[in-house]
Amino acid sequence: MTPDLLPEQEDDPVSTLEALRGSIDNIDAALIHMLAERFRCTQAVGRLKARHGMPPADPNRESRQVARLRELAREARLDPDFAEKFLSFVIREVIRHHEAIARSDEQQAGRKE
Ligand SMILES: O=C(O)C(=O)C[C@]1(C(=O)O)C=C[C@@H](O)C=C1
Repeated sequence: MTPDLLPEQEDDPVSTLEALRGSIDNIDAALIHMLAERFRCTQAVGRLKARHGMPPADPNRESRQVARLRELAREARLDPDFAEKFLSFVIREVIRHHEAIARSDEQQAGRKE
């Protein structure tokens, strides 16, 4: 917890905890909505890639994303290793979705032949 969010002394720790948890709940909700939007975009990327025979993963793009996020994390005083692990976790799931879309497109193309 950052020192500025918690004064040295508080009169009512239970209320302080409740208030902090309220903010945590708002942040968690925002994270879910942002992740849902990100996955909506990556589903479209997955369909585009499958349609044009592009590979699901793009390691060069990932390297650039990791470098950018690590820098952003440092600026935001977030652990860059954690930021990288989080991005890699999300991207692994995206690649899984891309592969599933490509497989189902291939199956559909096979049925039409
Ligand atoms: O940008 C792409 O090519 C994507 O498929 C999206 C994305 C990502 O989730 O950001 C996922 C897989 C790629 O390896 C790189 C990036």
